[in-house]
Amino acid sequence: MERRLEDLERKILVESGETPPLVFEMRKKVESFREKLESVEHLSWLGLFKDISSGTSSPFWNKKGKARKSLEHCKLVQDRFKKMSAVQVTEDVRFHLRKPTFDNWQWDDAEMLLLLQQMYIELELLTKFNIETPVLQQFLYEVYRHYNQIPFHNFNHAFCVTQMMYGIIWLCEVWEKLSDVEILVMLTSALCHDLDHPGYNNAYQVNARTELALRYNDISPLENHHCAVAFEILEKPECNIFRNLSVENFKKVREGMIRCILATDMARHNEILGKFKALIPEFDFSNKEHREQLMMILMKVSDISNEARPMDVAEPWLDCLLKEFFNQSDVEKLEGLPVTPFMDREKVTKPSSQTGFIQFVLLPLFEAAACIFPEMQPHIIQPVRDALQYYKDMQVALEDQNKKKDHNEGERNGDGVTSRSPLETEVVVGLANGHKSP
Ligand SMILES: Nc1nc2c(ncn2[C@@H]2O[C@@H]3COP(=O)(O)O[C@H]3[C@H]2O)c(=O)[nH]1
Ligand SMILES: [Zn+2]
Repeated sequence: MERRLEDLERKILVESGETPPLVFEMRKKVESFREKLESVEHLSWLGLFKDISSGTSSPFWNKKGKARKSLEHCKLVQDRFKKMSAVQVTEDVRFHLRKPTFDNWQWDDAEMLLLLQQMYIELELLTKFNIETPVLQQFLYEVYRHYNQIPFHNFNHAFCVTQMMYGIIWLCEVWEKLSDVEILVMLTSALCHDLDHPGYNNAYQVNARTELALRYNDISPLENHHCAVAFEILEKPECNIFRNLSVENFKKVREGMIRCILATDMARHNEILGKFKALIPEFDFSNKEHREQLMMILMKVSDISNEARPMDVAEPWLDCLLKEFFNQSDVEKLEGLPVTPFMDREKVTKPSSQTGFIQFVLLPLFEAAACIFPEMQPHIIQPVRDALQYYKDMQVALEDQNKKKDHNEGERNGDGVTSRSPLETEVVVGLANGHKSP
């Protein structure tokens, strides 16, 4: 419509030498119609927003722009981080930072950057690898800038994964078993492992045939992208925390980070866990391949460790995850793509999402890791078992509630035929806010 109007305008201009007022009026109307369309993008089941989005047809790039942080916001965070960075982190904070119970929700972005800096300092990575403080700060800031504003896979998640890795390193005194380079690899991989995540998972990338899926031939497109972005950041000398490493160490770090970040693709979960479990009976810390498998397992543990945290820290994370999941399944429905079942808001509740995940994914993985590091049992595995019980209780309460609702409605209808409301989540949320088993 806009293009036709432009053609018409040009024609009139050529013929009469000036644009008549009628054309201006029509242009205004088109503008206002376009604004209306853009404000109802979520109604794209009408087939509207595909028409108005210009440029590439890839949904990945179309949506990606919207999740980016503004430069203004980033600069503010950077300024605050710079101002704070001279400040000594207190002994009390340093103590808590080493624990898996650490509460990320108490800290803002600039403070988290400072805490990340503290982790590198306390593991003595600055001295061991000759990392200059301004370079570390610029690297951390660039990492921050390259996480998007999305509900779950954001900078806060990267912070938590890094902090859990840091917590495990302290809890299990990992430096006794793994080398300094390996510790540098694990901490930095944790920090970079979801860089520039668009908020839509690999299944979506492949089904929607996004730029990423095309670029990486459907093979772990997201994880390949996260890793590539990490090394793009490291290409800039002012951000390159590895710039003083020997060629040999840099090669080790790069290989290690690629291995660790690619291991976070859950499509490879059974493959990676299976290989690791086979090694457990004869696990040997002096064997390089064994250590590599262990590093991949620790990355995976850290990545999906929210339920190992205290309930009031863990539960808001589940809300964030479901928000991102539901957004993806909504978009899949709008775009006519296969809907990922565990992301469907019509089918998933908080307990249904967690009970299976904890029993079949988290506990087997965590218990395998604890065969090598038994210190994990009380501090990381027990909280996950408690969380499982909590969500099982929630499930029972939900079912009771539904039975009562069915019964009441049956009585009201007098025919026993009931219609079930999908708003189970309300009960779940009510229960969850109490943070107690019913
Ligand atoms: N149901 C559930 N899934 C999780 C939880 N934590 C992580 N995941 C999933 O595990 C995946 C790990 O890789 P991704 O970051 O791609 O996406 C993550 C989620 O799909 C959780 O607490 N509950
Ligand atoms: Zn992650």
